[in-house]
Amino acid sequence: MILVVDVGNTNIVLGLYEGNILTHDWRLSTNRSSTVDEYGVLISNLFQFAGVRAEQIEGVILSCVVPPIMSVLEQLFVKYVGKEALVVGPGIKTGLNIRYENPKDVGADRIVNAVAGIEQYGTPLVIVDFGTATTFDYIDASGAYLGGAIVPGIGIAAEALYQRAAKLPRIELAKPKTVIGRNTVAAMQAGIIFGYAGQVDGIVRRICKEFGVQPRVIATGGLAELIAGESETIEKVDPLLTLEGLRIVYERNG
Ligand SMILES: Nc1ncnc2c1ncn2[C@@H]1O[C@H](COP(=O)(O)OP(=O)(O)O)[C@@H](O)[C@H]1O
Ligand SMILES: CC(C)(COP(=O)(O)O)[C@@H](O)C(=O)NCCC(=O)O
Ligand SMILES: [K+]
Repeated sequence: MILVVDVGNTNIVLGLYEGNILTHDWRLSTNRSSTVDEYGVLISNLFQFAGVRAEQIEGVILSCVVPPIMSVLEQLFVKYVGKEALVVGPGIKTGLNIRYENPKDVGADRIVNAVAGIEQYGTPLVIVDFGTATTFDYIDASGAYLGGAIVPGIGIAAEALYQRAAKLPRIELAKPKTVIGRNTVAAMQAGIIFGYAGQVDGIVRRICKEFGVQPRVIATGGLAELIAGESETIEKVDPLLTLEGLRIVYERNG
């Protein structure tokens, strides 16, 4: 059994794989001030609740886009799982041909998404990950990772309106009935939800035009489901893409 862990700016997602079957998955808040032992108590409880003993875990793989908590997490797995985590980054085999100017600059989450996406959906491929930031990744027909686009995430956008405009409230991120909002909350929801769906379609269509391709378009991330229904270009939501990518990269380094 292996433990896969993706650390985003908002959530830490953990999964246990038995072979290529995901048997458990959990989501914790990413808390920059939590200690090794605070995270340790959380994961020990999760394992206990699932009837899993730390000794059953043969290996751990970690992708992390929050450098300040990297060392806490590395210590966490040594202390509470008894295993040194394989960290997705320079020096590990991903099998991905990364054409970013500096390959080490690409977020580890984007790399593992691309690895899983290529395996499961083929190429050419666009992956949209709705996390703290929304990322677009383009993988060409040859399987090369060419780069993509990064935009403020949906939560960040909604929060910015609330923080910076005195009369705008904090809203629930939910789909309104119509694009014409007749109250403040409905107007903000229309702008954010339909605006993001349009943004996705706009970026995807631009990729298609610039490269002369008809890629598959797969979405993942905490808020993917909300936007996918309104987008004309997202063909599928795959909430497990990042965890699958971690499992595949782990195997490639076995
Ligand atoms: N299962 C879920 N259902 C609904 N919203 C979620 C879920 N998971 C995460 N979110 C929300 O989606 C946003 C991004 O989450 P996530 O994809 O985990 O981001 P990150 O990878 O940056 O940590 C957050 O605002 C979070 O509250
Ligand atoms: C773009 C991101 C902030 C997305 O992270 P997330 O929203 O999942 O927390 C992360 O992938 C990152 O920090 N990337 C490094 C910059 C880059 O990929 O070019
Ligand atoms: K992510």
